[in-house]
Amino acid sequence: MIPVQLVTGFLGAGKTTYMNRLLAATDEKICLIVNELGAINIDEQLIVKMDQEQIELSNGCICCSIQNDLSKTFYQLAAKQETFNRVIIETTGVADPAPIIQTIYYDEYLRQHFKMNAILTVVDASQMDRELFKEGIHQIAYADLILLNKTDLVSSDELDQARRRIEQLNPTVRIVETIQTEGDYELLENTFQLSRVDEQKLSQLTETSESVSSLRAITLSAERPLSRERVTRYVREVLMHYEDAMYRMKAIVRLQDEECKFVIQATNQLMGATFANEMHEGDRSVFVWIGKELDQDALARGLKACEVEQDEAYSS
Ligand SMILES: Nc1nc2c(ncn2[C@@H]2O[C@H](COP(=O)(O)OP(=O)(O)OP(=O)(O)O)[C@@H](O)[C@H]2O)c(=O)[nH]1
Repeated sequence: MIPVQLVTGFLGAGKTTYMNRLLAATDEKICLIVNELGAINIDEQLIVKMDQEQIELSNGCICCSIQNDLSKTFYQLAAKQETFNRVIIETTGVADPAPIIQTIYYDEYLRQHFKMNAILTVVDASQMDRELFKEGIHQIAYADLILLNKTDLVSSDELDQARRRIEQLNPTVRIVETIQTEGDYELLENTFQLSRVDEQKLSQLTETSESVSSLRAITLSAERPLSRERVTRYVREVLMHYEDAMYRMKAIVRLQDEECKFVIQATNQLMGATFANEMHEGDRSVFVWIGKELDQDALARGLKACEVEQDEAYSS
């Protein structure tokens, strides 16, 4: 399966700067899909240029008016998949990541060929008030990795504040501070490719509930070991209940009778789980839910119900 990565970020945050650096720094064969809003001209060809490396989708935003064209483009790429190591989609600054992710996940054929791997969001540190508004807030909430860019334009206090504001909204996201999106590319690439939960960061979180605009990030923890069956059901039920209003969830779980941590991730309705590193004495389960109008008490009750009671543990 070909990994697909999404590069989002508000207008002028530094997406193109990042893409240029990335393309210059790698030998990989990358198919880049660029979505430019440009001047809207419905008579113009939607796909204005297609060769092995770059496809431009214009005439609208791929997250809304031309989502269908994105899907068609993936069908075309699937036909010649062996030519690419990965696909990167650079969105318009106003794109909402959800419909773009869904283009792949909700299409059975595309799901067999492509795997949404990670979402990188470039954030302009000097424009945090603007970033935390509408699409900017969604892009931060969905991100696996954030380049906190334009740090040359802010004081160290403003930078700390920007980090805090991002973490309120997405407590587990990995943040890399950059000027002209320049950073440790090996680190960026590894994070970007693996799309894995930052276990250490996740396990150190304390229970909180933060609201930023209409979004809420809730962190819950459980000391007792959890039942795998109940946890899986709990996560599925929550995702089904909130549908598109649940943006992201990440959890690191201490399961009953398992030596390794169980890691669960979801984006909208789509959930994946895997075993990770060994558990240590005193490790707890930590869940982070990010979405709209979340009911903290109900989420906490659901988690509590996954705990294995002491008498159950002895009898098993
Ligand atoms: N001062 C400063 N300027 C930067 C930095 N990173 C990028 N820029 C400048 O910001 C402007 C916008 O950068 P782009 O990479 O085009 O941003 P973008 O997100 O692709 O912009 P859109 O395509 O309009 O959404 C350019 O003039 C960059 O040179 C930075 O760290 N500091």
